[in-house]
Order: sequence, then structure tokens, then C-alpha cells
Amino acid sequence: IAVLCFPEFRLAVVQLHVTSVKADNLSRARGLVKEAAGRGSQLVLLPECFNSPYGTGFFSQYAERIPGESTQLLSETAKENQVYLVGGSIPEEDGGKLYNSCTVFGPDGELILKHRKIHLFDIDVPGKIRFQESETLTPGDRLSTFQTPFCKVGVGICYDMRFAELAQLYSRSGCQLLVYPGAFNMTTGPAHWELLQRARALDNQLYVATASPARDEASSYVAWGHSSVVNPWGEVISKAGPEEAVIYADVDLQYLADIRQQIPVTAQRRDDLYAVTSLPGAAS
Ligand SMILES: NC(=O)CCC(=O)C(=O)O
Repeated sequence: IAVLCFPEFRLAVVQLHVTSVKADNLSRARGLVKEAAGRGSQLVLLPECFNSPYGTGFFSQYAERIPGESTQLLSETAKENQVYLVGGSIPEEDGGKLYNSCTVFGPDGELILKHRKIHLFDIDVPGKIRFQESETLTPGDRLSTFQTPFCKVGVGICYDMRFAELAQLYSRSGCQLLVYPGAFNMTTGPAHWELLQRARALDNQLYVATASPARDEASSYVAWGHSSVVNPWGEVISKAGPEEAVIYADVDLQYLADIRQQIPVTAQRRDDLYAVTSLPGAAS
């Protein structure tokens, strides 16, 4: 069956102000997705941990099974707005383990995929930040892509963005857009957030969209903000500040094809000399 592909579509990124009240977070997310759809968006991205505070001390308290309250809301929101909804991430409980999980819903409200964060955010920058997701979370064990009428999309969560191999595997599988719900902080955000997404976009000559929670100086984990969309030339074409916002970008797949023709690195890899491969069972 031929998959109809459209050369351009509108993407929205919701930079949500997240509080400790899950019901409020869900309600705000629903309203902003509606706003985004009202402005012609066909794919909408929410931030990492959009339904609850981001922190190892909170994951267990706010964790849900999937399906559950938050993913039911996401399904309804996708359907009522007829959008592809990349539901940021939520703390998931399954079999007594906790995961940082992103669910994606189609315009019919059906669950398309669940991506569990593959690379857990374990860092220690002396005097700046120490964070150890692995103290409470279990990593995912598979790559996640989905097809839309516009293009194929690869999914990662925040720290996953640091791993060029993941982005390359998504690109080699045919993805033209990578989405990363994230929550960088006030140390690594100014240093690496934009650089990493521009690098992934340029490495693979595709679009990259990132969604951060809005910055809240009063929270225990202060998010950097600056949700963005980067084009295949490596340019930031849309960017939020630190505050709550919805940003938009028109993803132009003809432009992507033109870039790949002008600088054909995507076709010039020396597969006879090196390779980046995923192991059996790793791709969903
Ligand atoms: N939530 C995360 O994975 C944060 C990743 C991050 O801040 C980084 O520097 O990487």
C-alpha cells in the first residue's frame, strides 16, 4: 500500500509550565495542544515529564501504568484535535519497575508507540549538578520510530539526544524528523542543549524538535527551557525563551531533499569501511 507523503507540515512544540499538581498539568497541556491545533499544527510535541515534577524523588509518587490517567488524556487530546501527539514523557510503572516513557498517539487517538528512555540521565558535574536517574529508573531496550503521512519520525528522550548513534540509526531507517522531549538544566542547558540538537540535525540532514518544560526557578530541578526546532542545514528555525510558550515550525521536506542533494553526506557514508548498527530486537 503506497503511503501518501505530503512535502510540508506544521509542527508545534509546547513548552509547558509544569507544577506539582498533575491535574493542572494535564489540563494545561490539553489546552495548549488545542491552541496549537487551532493554528494548523498536525504534529505536537510535549516536554519530558510534562505531568509532574522532574526528579528522582518524584518518579515513584507520580508514576502511572500505561494506559492510565495521563495517557488517556493524551489519547483524547490527540483525537479531539486530530493531531499526531508526541506525549512528552511521564514516569511509568510496570512490573514493579519505573521508566521514563514517551507515548505517541495518532489523530484517531490510538496509541502508536511507547518509547522508554534508553540512556538514563546519570551525570555528576562537581559543584554544579549531580543527577542519577538510574537510582530509580530502568532504561528502555528498544529504538522507536513511527510513520506519518508527512514523514517517518524517530523518538528519543532528553539524554538520548547525546548519542549520535541513535540519531544516525533513525536517519538510516528513513526518519526525516527526530523529536526529543527533554529537560536540560541550568548547567548543561546553556552549554549543550542547542549544540546537540543542531549537531543531530546536521549529522543526519533532518529536522530536530525539542520540548522543554518552562523554566521555574522555584522547582528543585530548574529546566533550561528554549524548546526549539532545527532544520537540516543546522539552523534554529524556531525557539522559545524560558517561559511557557507554544512554538511553531513548517517542516519542508523538499528543502530537506535539496540539502541532501547539495551536500550528499547522507549518501556518501563509507559503509564498506564502518557501520553503526542496532542489535536484533532493538528496533520496534
Ligand atoms: N532529563 C535529561 O535527560 C537531562 C539531560 C541533560 O540535561 C543533559 O545534559 O544531557
